[in-house]
Amino acid sequence: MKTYNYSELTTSDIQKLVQRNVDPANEIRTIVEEVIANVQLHGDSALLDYALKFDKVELNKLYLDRAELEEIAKAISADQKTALETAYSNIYKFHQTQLKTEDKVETMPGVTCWRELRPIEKVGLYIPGGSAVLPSTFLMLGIPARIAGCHEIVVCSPPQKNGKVNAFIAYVALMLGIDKIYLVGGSQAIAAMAYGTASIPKVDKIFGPGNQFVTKAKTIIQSTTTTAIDMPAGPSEVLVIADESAIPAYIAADLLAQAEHGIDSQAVLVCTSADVAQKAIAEVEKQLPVLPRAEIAKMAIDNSYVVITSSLSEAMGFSNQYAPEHLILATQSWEQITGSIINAGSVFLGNLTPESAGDYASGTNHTLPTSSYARAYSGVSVDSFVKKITFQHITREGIQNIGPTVEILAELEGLHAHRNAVSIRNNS
Ligand SMILES: NC(=O)c1ccc[n+]([C@@H]2O[C@H](COP(=O)([O-])OP(=O)(O)OC[C@H]3O[C@@H](n4cnc5c(N)ncnc54)[C@H](O)[C@@H]3O)[C@@H](O)[C@H]2O)c1
Ligand SMILES: N[C@H](CO)Cc1c[nH]c[nH+]1
Ligand SMILES: [Zn+2]
Repeated sequence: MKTYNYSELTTSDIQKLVQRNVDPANEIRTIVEEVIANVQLHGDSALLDYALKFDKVELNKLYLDRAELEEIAKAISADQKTALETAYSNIYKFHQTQLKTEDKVETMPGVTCWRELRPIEKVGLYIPGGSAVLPSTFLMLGIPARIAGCHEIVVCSPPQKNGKVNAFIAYVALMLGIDKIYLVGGSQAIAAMAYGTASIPKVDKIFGPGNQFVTKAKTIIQSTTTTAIDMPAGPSEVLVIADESAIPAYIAADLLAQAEHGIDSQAVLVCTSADVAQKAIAEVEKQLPVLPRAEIAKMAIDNSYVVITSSLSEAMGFSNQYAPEHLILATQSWEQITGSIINAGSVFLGNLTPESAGDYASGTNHTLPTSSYARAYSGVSVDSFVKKITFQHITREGIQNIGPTVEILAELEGLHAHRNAVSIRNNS
């Protein structure tokens, strides 16, 4: 991992370091636009062609039904079921508290305003399944969708080599009460859920992480259709802030945990101690070769780096510019610096809080903004699956109280019909 000294970096060096996955030559965009156009034009038959081209599977139908999911799920062991159920329970507990009723507010006597939640009716969940199959992502999307009360939940995931989904995905579908999974991956899945095909319904909002093709498709369809998206949640990333109190072997384990996701993942260490940083790099070299996904992790680590800073506050300044999907504070002093976090998707505090806990089972959601979108987006939550509709009610006293204000403001904007809608009530 290349090491930089923060004090020697210019503003433009820092800009370059914090930038990522920008598809400068529009290569990904060109591929994805063609896929979207084909799905729009040829619907299901394009989806079958892409399954053959990208997933190397010849499908005779595009979905698995409940009976098929039940059959596939039989392969799970008791331990695996218990682990999925524990994760389900923790994620459910954490997300359930997000469904809150808001108070009504009387802004002036007789004028009452409030908001009520309504679920988004049709949602589409994308469950990645290219280089690794992620049943945990299915839990992270399906649980808040169920808590929110969404009426129709459409699920797409790439077919595996046997033309099915794996047993864990099937089991999670049954846990969530989902009866159908469409065997469609990549940008073609996003296009199908955004435009609709003969088999796959068009949805109101698409959720879920994915590789660069998936993420690019989501950002494109967001501007070309009426389907919304949760956020750009692309290749995984982690930034670890560490000081002398950090444990190098833990730092290395956390960096590698995100690096093994994909060759385009990024793992950054920002450390106040050159000695700890050196030991962490040595640990990465020690731990990496024994990983089954060592080749992938190595490429991601080669695309990662270390920054040495003179203080935790300088480290936090860098992190806020990077806006990481995951921020780990590997320091015993974490309580002193959490207040200065401005941009991050999800934060892991102290030496005993591995990011993997949040990936699977602590309760928080692992679908998070990447590529610096944490500057403006939050991760998935129950809020992502609802609309908040405003309501108001005005009494006779209220219309008299608010009337003059509305009349003057309407007048100053030259909108006389607006003024009249109030005056007519007060003058009758
Ligand atoms: N940000 C988050 O919250 C979060 C959470 C989990 C995973 N992730 C990320 O999700 C990603 C999952 O990626 P993945 O690839 O394993 O699975 P994926 O399901 O996102 O993508 C696989 C699909 O990509 C398509 N594809 C592959 N090569 C293509 C090509 N050359 N042209 C067009 N389409 C092509 C295929 O249709 C394939 O089915 C990883 O980068 C991981 O880091 C992010
Ligand atoms: N770290 C990923 C989010 O970037 C989520 C995940 C799923 N499985 C393991 N990890
Ligand atoms: Zn992960």
